[in-house]
Amino acid sequence: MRSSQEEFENAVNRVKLLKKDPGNEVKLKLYALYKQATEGPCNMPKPGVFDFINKAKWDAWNALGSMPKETARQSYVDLVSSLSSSSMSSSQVKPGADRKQQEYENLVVTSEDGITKIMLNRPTKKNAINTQMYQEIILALKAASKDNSVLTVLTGNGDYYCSGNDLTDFSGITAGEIEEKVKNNLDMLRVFVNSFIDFPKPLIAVVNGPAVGIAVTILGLCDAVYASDRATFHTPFSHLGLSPEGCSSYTFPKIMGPAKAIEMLVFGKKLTAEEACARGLVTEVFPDNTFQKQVWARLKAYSEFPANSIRISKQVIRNMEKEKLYAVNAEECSVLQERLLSNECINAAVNFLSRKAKL
Ligand SMILES: CCCCCC/C=C/C(=O)SCCNC(=O)CCNC(=O)[C@H](O)C(C)(C)COP(=O)(O)OP(=O)(O)OC[C@H]1O[C@@H](n2cnc3c(N)ncnc32)[C@H](O)[C@@H]1OP(=O)(O)O
Repeated sequence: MRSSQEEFENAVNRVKLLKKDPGNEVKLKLYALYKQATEGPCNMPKPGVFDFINKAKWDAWNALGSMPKETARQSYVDLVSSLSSSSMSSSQVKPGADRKQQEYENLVVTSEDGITKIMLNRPTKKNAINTQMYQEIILALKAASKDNSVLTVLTGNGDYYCSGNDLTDFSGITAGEIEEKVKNNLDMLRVFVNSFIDFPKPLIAVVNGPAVGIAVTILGLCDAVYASDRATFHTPFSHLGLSPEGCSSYTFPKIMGPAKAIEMLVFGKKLTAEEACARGLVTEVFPDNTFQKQVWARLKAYSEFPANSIRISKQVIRNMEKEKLYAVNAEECSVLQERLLSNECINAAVNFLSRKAKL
């Protein structure tokens, strides 16, 4: 639920009444969310390296990128609620450690049995990812990286896993606003993808139905991908005048070889779950009628493995590639920024909006 201005102001007042010092990390988070909620994205000059306190504040605020004010307000209210209701005296907030569910507008996030589940929750829009959902996934991954779960799962609510980027995101804005909106969105996309690159624990995609666009490319950064046999994998970037993102220009050729990667990323070949599994993008395929039961039994068993060993092993396998992946992500976002402003892309979006073209 969206928080009202009144709830936000109440939360600001409640912070002053906290009995225990929440610690510097939380105070920085509160500061950043407050600034984002009241002033929007950070556009202050960066303080000098020796101005430690102001630099830490600036870093925290700047890390929120283009998060909308509304999302920042909601996150601030949630954070203050967790602090007020918590009996923790530690200086660390442990999201998910002391409660089962966190409120988001477009996600349902639950923690149970050592597993944090992040479920995309816009089933009537086939779980298309709008700006707010991107921001919420960034926040949910951040929280999951710090909670006491062993595994984190990404899945979708309803018949789709996810229909990719919300193609209506640019509707209703004027020609004069488009360049700035595209730039802000691409800054956000870079942070979004980096939060997958940086995720410290095993991240499992439970692909319950068709996946499109960025929902497919990001699978290359997940540690296991379990798919229903009803799932399909489609990256129609060329149909949309776009180019690959989610580090897929690097991960897909590595996973399946350049020719098969180009078939998907350039020529938009849609794969069945079995085909995606044969190419190494999917770990295992399950019959749809037993999918949830089988996958969750498997995950429950994995979540009982020693947590530190699992986390460290994932990091040993993944960390070697991090610098490369940051660079790939930055380059893909820069190319995509141009593509999004191209006539090819604008025409494709207009076609979608007028429902002339169904893929
Ligand atoms: C942040 C920076 C930008 C990054 C850009 C990089 C791009 C990454 C990508 O992800 S590209 C891929 C984008 N996605 C698509 O092209 C899919 C578009 N959708 C479809 O083709 C179809 O909707 C479908 C095949 C997914 C499902 O078809 P169908 O079963 O016939 O259902 P509907 O079309 O009636 O859909 C139901 C409902 O959902 C809305 N919807 C579906 N997908 C999207 C979407 N991607 N964006 C916005 N809305 C979507 C659809 O409009 C319907 O809404 P309505 O009931 O009409 O209100």
